[in-house]
This record gives sequence, C-alpha cells and structure tokens, in this order.
Amino acid sequence: MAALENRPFVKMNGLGNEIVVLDLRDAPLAVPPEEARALARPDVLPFDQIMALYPPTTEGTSAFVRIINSDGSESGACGNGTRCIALYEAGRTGRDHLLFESVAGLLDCRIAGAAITADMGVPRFGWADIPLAGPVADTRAIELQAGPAEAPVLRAPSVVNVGNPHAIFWVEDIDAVDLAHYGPELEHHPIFPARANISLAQIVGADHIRLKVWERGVGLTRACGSAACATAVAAARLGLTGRRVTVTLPGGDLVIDWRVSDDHMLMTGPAEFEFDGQLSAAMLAGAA
Ligand SMILES: N[C@@H](CCC[C@H](N)C(=O)O)C(=O)O
Repeated sequence: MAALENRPFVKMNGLGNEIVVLDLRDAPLAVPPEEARALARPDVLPFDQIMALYPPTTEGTSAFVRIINSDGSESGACGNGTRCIALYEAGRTGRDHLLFESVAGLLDCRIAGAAITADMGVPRFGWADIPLAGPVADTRAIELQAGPAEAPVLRAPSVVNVGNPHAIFWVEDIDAVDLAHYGPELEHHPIFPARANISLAQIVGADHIRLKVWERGVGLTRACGSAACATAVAAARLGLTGRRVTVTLPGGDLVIDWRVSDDHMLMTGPAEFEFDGQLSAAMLAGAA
C-alpha cells in the first residue's frame, strides 16, 4: 500500500505556482519521493510543490512544514507555498496571523483581505551559505556563464540563499532569452553542489523587476516567491533598485520589502484554493 493512500489533499496556487497541501499532522508520514513524482504527472495531479504539514515542535506555531518539489527532492523554502498554507490554516482556524516552522526557520504570515504577507527571514550571501563549490570573493556577481564561450548569452549572476539557493542573471529583456534551454544546465552546474533555482531578471525601474524562473527540481514555473525575494535583495545589493520592489512574474505580481530594521524579507501576494480530494492508490502509482 502506498504511504499516502487515502490521505486528503488540498490543491491551491500562489500566482499560478501549483501547490498541493498535505496535512499530515494527524499521521506524520514522510512523503516518498516516488509517490511525489507519480502524483506530479500531468494527467494525475500536476504540482510544483507539496507543502506537507507535520505536528509543530514549538509552542505557538501551527505546523512544521516540509517542501517537496515535483521531482521528489526537498527544499528549504517556498514563498508561494507559504502563502498557500497560511490561507489553508486561516480557513481552518479563522486566524489571520499564522506561524509555521520550516527547516530554514520560522515563517510568520499575516492575512489582510486578499493580501498575504509572509516573513521569509534574512537572506544569506556567503559563498558557503549558497552553497557554492568553492570560495568566491563577491557573490553579487560570480564567474559563471551560459551560451557560446566567445559570446555568452548569460553571465555573472548574483547568488543568494533565502532558505534555498538562487542564481539571478541580469538581462535587458527576459523574453529575449530561452530560459527553458539554459535552465537545466545551470541548475545542475558543478558550481552549485545543491543545485540552484535559476532566474532571469530585468530591471524595469528602481521599484520594479520582471522575473522568469527555472525552479530547481521542477522546471519553468509561473511564479516563484523565494526567487522574487532573492532577486529583490540581490538587486538592492547591487544598487539597481531600492529595498521595496514589485516583482512581476508570468503569474502576476509580488511585492518584496527588504526591511531596513532587521533585514527580513517580507513577501506580499495572493493565494487561492482550487479543489480538494483524497489520494488514491492509482494516483500514487501515476495513473489518472
Ligand atoms: N515555488 C517556490 C520555490 C520552491 C522550491 C525550489 N524549487 C527549490 O528547490 O529550492 C517558491 O515560491 O519559492
């Protein structure tokens, strides 16, 4: 019998980032990677991330969340999924202030109408924090490029860890580069021992960035909240923007505020319920 058979699920999305919430607080089972991969098939229950909720370990928090990509790998952060679990838990409890634990730290979420703000913590910039394979002097622009050696299409990304690793390539026009082509090679580049989420970022103005993301363990997605945070802080570090920006992704806008008082990243955007159901043996075997 599949581990997750008969478990209820809730399908949600955050700006089109496809999220499945699995509330495992009453039966804390690990999510087997092969069951996640089977479920993610396009004809079964396609998702970008599973947000699996486990019993909390700290008083005052609702749950310990584990984040599973569609390839079965685990991540430390998922911004869009965080807003989804905040909305899910608000629906259960009627509360508008929710706290979750994650491997990357505490996630403090507040709901005000359609706007959900998640405190995504403090970014890390050290090469070993990203992690990179070896020391680099300045993580605002590292020596990495893609495309022909004599005329690279992408070069010198900023790298940031916001609970998960991100590389951000600054380009004139995000629509002029085929991210689906370069994403797989860059995600798996040996400079990133834990792989990385790969973004193309276009500075529109001091308070506006356009962004496309190739997510580690998933591929192209309509939105990535942690990439929006990573890009906002990387842009501010380079003096390309201020500390509060709107990030426009294919799925819509997020507002990122890199708070001056404590360097926490506050991400604001929507989340939506779609439908719910129960996982069957067939689904967990990859059958529609
Ligand atoms: N969709 C997410 C990011 C999910 C994790 C990522 N693919 C990784 O492996 O680090 C978001 O909204 O942040």
